[in-house]
Amino acid sequence: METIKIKYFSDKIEKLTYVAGKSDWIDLRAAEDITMKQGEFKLIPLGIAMELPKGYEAHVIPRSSTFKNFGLLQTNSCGLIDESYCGDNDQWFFPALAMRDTEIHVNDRICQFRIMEHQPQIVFEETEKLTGKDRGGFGTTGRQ
Ligand SMILES: O=c1ccn([C@H]2C[C@H](O)[C@@H](COP(=O)(O)OP(=O)(O)OP(=O)(O)O)O2)c(=O)[nH]1
Repeated sequence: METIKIKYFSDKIEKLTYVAGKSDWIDLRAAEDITMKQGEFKLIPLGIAMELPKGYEAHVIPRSSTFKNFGLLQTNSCGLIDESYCGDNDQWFFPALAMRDTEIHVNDRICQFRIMEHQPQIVFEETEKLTGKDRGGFGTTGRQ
């Protein structure tokens, strides 16, 4: 079990809950009413900031239903929240591109996150030749 310090920037959104058993990703909510025109980009405030546990980062992705419900694409495909993004004003945002005219209401669940341990430290060791077996290059295993 991990404890995470969380600050809410709005009292109009429900508090975060970890739902055991279904999916361990945690839903996040829009902290404001947002209107977007087709083709428009906005950073949607998620109304929270956190001090992540030491050695962890958070990954934010859309919910499966986000495009169907809101016509939104996440412009960075996956949001990375660094462990160092832990200050009192470090609110989380969802960078959104509207594919149609759309309205997002405060408290709508628009994305989800989980925490992940940092990868190990890496040193790159240059070589002229790799000893693994060639797979044939990008996209060579065919379609079916
Ligand atoms: O979808 C996202 C992605 C990032 N962030 C926050 C947390 C992250 O720690 C910070 C900076 O993100 P990142 O380092 O990936 O962005 P950058 O474009 O490299 O900006 P910076 O100059 O802040 O490093 O912005 C979000 O709120 N939502």
